[in-house]
Amino acid sequence: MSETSTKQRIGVLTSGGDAPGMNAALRAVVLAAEHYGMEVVAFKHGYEGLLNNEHLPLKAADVLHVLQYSGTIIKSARCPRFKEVESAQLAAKNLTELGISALVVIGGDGSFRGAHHLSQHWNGQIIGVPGTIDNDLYGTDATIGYSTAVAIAMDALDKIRDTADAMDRVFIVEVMGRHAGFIGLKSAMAAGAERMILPELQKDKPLTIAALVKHIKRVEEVRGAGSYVMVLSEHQWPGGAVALSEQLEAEYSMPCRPCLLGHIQRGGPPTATDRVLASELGVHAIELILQGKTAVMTGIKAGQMVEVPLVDTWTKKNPLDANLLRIQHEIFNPVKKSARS
Ligand SMILES: Nc1ncnc2c1ncn2[C@@H]1O[C@H](COP(=O)(O)OP(=O)(O)O)[C@@H](O)[C@H]1O
Ligand SMILES: O=P(O)(O)OC[C@H]1O[C@](O)(COP(=O)(O)O)[C@@H](O)[C@@H]1O
Repeated sequence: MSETSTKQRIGVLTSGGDAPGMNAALRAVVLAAEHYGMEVVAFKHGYEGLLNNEHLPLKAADVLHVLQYSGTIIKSARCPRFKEVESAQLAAKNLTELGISALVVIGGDGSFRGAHHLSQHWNGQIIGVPGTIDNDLYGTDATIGYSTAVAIAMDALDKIRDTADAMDRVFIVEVMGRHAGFIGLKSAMAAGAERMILPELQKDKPLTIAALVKHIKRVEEVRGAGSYVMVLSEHQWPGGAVALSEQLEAEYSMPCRPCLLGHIQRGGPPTATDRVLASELGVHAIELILQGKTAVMTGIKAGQMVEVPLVDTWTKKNPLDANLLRIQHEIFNPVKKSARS
């Protein structure tokens, strides 16, 4: 990295949980920056790299063929100490000394809180790019990684269905999402799950074993013996899918098996949807910098690139898709009576 370069210098980092497509976003940021005559400095391990001055130049040749890999070539991390004022001040000092005028943060809501925190101590532009499998950021219809996580969960649910059907078993498949049910809802619909337990639904009607057993038995009455596959969002039952299936077996003698998908949902080749979304958002981030924008996240709404104030991304909430919920509950629910009878 030449200290005498006259090109505008952009910083980039990936922060929080890695998400499939983050590499595609990095690639887009670098290619767009070069296209517009800028150079890119990448900080390794998220905000840790900003504090430790752990950085490297990122050029087109470094990112050309990374689209097909999940993870992130510049590493990610959770960095609790970044919440301290001294950390933001140190990051600001390091950015200034490196001559960086704008920073692209690829991550989730925590990473954007971090970006906002930094903006209180640094004058440069900050642009967020939504990278999280959870899809829990306000202002964008999709986040990078969400499509892949749903596809992986759907694939697992399809496989579980084979064995569940063969042995007439109940399966509880636990999916990620932190405190949001987007992965749970979409994968449940895509795989035809009989039931889904999502954080947003739990608020009004928390799951009880009695209600679950009643539903399982009613489905059996309606359809005859067969499989029953339930999608359980993480953190929605004490002890998760394992404890819940043990309780069903012990207390109700129901053959039941748990399956925890865990971090499998963050690996493997990103879907085309995620690669293209990441590419569009990464380029948009650089174009927002050129327009002089700051403290915004780039997002997608109805197929169009949009910009959202960073603070809105975590202070406001996108609801679950009401039509998908209606269809799951009223039309695909095996024990609902016909609307016309
Ligand atoms: N309130 C905050 N102030 C400053 N930095 C924060 C704040 N919240 C999160 N961060 C930083 O962002 C990082 C990533 O946040 P985290 O919630 O772990 O992941 P994600 O960005 O995927 O939601 C944290 O480890 C921390 O460094
Ligand atoms: O990888 P970790 O640190 O165990 O965290 C697991 C969490 O990360 C996620 O996979 C992604 O969350 P973030 O994008 O907010 O980091 C969540 O779905 C899950 O709850």
